[in-house]
Amino acid sequence: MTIDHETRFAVHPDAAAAMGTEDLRRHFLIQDLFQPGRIRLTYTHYDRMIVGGAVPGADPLPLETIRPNGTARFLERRELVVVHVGGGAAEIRAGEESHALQPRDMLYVGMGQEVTFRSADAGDPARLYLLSAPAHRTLPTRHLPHAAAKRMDLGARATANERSIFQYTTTIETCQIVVGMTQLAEGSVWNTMPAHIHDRRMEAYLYFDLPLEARVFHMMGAPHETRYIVMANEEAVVSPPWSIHSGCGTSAYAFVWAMAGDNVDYTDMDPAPLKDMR
Ligand SMILES: O=C[C@H](O)[C@@H](O)CC(=O)C(=O)O
Ligand SMILES: [Zn+2]
Repeated sequence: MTIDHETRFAVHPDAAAAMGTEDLRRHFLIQDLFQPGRIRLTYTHYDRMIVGGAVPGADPLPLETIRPNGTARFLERRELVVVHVGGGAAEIRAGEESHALQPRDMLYVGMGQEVTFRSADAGDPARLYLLSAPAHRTLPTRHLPHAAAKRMDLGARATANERSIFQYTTTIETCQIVVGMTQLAEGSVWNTMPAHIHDRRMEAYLYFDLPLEARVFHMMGAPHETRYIVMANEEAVVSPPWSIHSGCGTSAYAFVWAMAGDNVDYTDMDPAPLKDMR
């Protein structure tokens, strides 16, 4: 087996408010996603979103089913999103098709497909970020080159939050997953502040392209009861539906954000005004 997996259960906001640093990290932080020659998955009980990483080396990595899915094939009742976050090009086989992914490209794979990951050059393996949620119908598998994403520039240098949001699922239809990435401009360090929540959708962040020594202080918690988790490059964090999700880095960075839940409306957010935050 080339797949490792672990389970994360859903946490009540009152329980999270009572947690110290180690408990917060154990429940919400996901480390070591990218291990050479392996697929590493975290099965969460937040909308049953699976968050993971694949790093194919000399041998192709098939996405075989895991026990928590309870199905004979991994995507039997699920959809998959793959985002290339580093290393050389990847070749991803989905059913009869093969897709070449460059860094920051996204591949959507519809329910029912068999998937195998390969690196174009085993000497420069691709690091592939994986997201999978339950699906209710098969939608076409689609490759979205990064340049084809819908771009939104927002924030300002004066508030250290100048950034570009790239939406990946505006032209690509999905059942549940809403995904994209955000790039901070040089000198800007804050994402998603003022913050928001969206009870109908969970969210996961993967911070990447962060210098080795740098850290992101990732804010979480109910707006009136915030906490933070100190995160390094290529670590992910789960945001429960009741939690804000925002971060401040010691330098600029990028992150992949992804949601699953009751709707696929990116704009459906409830603001968490700063004056109410504690
Ligand atoms: O629900 C949407 C998400 O939290 C992110 O898209 C926010 C984000 O990337 C940003 O403001 O920088
Ligand atoms: Zn959000």
